Amino acid sequence: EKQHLGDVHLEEDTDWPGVNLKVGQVSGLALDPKNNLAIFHRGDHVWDENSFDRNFVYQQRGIGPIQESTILVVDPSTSKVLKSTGKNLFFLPHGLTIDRDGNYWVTDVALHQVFKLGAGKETPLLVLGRAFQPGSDRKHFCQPTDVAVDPITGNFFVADGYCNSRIMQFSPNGMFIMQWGEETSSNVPRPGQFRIPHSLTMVPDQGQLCVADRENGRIQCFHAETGNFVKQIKHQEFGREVFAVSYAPGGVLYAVNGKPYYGYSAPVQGFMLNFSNGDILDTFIPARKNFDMPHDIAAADDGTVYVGDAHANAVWKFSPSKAEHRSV
Ligand SMILES: O=C(N[C@@H](O)C(=O)O)c1ccccc1
Repeated sequence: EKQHLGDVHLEEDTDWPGVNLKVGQVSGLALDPKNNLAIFHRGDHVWDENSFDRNFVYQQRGIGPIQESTILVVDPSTSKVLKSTGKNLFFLPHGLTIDRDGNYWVTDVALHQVFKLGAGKETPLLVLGRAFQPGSDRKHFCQPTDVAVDPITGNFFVADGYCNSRIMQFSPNGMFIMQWGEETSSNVPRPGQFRIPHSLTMVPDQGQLCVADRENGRIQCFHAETGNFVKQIKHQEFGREVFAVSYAPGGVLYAVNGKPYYGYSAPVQGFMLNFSNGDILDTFIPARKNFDMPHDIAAADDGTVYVGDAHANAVWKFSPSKAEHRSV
């Protein structure tokens, strides 16, 4: 019978060699239209406490862009590298999104810029923001974290960012349309307030855009076209931080949280959530290695889920398995 949502359990696919791929800090994952896995990583660059000054200006400009390929496209079954691009373009990769036409949308927190890269084209189709110049007007971002593309309108959304607290909407050719969001003003965050909007996912069948509101440890969902708040999903099990969200057709919203902070007990793990009522359907952790800073999550239509880690420098593949029924 059709597996209704409650039956599914995710387990690491321990046959997948991708967990041993030689990558730097993994910041972004996305699935392309052929269901290949794209990995956005930082090569030999790292984001640590010396990377930025107190005005969010990147301090390592002198070392130049990452010279190795920062975007790897790998086979979903064998993890064989099918394509590698993104050399000499980026300083601190962050978000990666692939739209239904196969264009890559990436953010770089050192450049404070958003790029649209055409499949197979080296020069970007779109560049938004001013290189190395943080800001909060319509032409600047401050450490932008992610992009989501509305498959129906072609409009795209930018989560801006570590040092801003807004979601910006642009037309398909990059014209600013509108923005919403404000910084969290108290320890009781209100709807539409953010403390690092860190990851975006479209929920196209509902016309919604969901945001990993990282330091508020919650997921907020909005009507994509209006920016109106629809709902939030928050659980004790999230602990203090939610790093990333990913929605795949079928009603399941996937998420990863952060490592427990002092005083918090919730372990670092992946979550399968029932999108419509917010319930936790399942949690999952790797069988090989451990989550350290799971930074992005990408869900495929067939229920396969990938998690990339910016401190373990690893990518795991998780596959649905029928939860064995207790014999009664
Ligand atoms: O959160 C941080 N980084 C991650 O999000 C990331 O690496 O994208 C960070 C925070 C403080 C200092 C240095 C790094």
